[in-house]
Amino acid sequence: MTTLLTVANLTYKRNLKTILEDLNLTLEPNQIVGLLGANGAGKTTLMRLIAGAATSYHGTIRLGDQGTPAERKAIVSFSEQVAGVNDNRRLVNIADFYDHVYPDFDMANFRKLATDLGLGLDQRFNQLSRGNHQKFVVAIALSRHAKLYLLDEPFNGIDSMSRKKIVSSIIEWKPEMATILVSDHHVTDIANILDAVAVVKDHTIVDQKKADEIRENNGQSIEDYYESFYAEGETDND
Ligand SMILES: Nc1ncnc2c1ncn2[C@@H]1O[C@H](COP(=O)(O)OP(=O)(O)OP(=O)(O)O)[C@@H](O)[C@H]1O
Repeated sequence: MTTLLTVANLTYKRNLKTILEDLNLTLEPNQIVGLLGANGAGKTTLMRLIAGAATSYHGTIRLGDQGTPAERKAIVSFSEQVAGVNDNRRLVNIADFYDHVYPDFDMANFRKLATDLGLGLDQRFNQLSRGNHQKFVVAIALSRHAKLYLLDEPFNGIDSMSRKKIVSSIIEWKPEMATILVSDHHVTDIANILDAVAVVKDHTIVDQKKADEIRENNGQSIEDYYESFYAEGETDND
């Protein structure tokens, strides 16, 4: 088995609080993987660490041959906040900024992707609806030619039509051999497109399985598999 990403024995603390503890995750190339967990479970923190946006951790994070946060930053496309809420630049100008910062940003792809998603390039960022905001974030992230894409809750608080459009873009725009890790609270939006699932709970990854394995060996839907880790009413949160 080829490995794209190895996270081993990862522990991360902030302000005396343990946010991630002894976490292990392995990703293969050419996969769409769901990172599932309740609010506050640590999904965003894990993505920030993988992307090189957060440092000072214990353990190993290795993407191909790249081990340092700066090296990973160059080849991981992370859908972190693309602009401040009050940013009134037009979308095309924000994309221009990304084009200058990231050598692997593809402006032509961005224009096609944004158009596919129904975004007007002259729209102003601070006037976007929530759904269009999420679409823009996904369009920016998928416009880089990266090895690993981290999409942090792209379906958060948006309507089903917008969700469907984002799911289609994920399928259509994933470069061959690249892997996309998508975080979500509930798996319904993306269950059909997942190759594998990793469940975050109690500051760590409690299980990671291939989607086929869940369906065939466990005889479960991915939704049931995920829900089995969270008893009714139980949440991680802070
Ligand atoms: N700088 C910080 N100092 C202390 N605690 C923090 C800090 N950043 C995050 N946390 C805590 O770490 C935990 C994990 O947060 P994180 O945002 O990674 O979770 P999440 O799974 O992405 O949640 P959500 O689904 O709500 O976005 C939370 O309890 C959060 O309060």
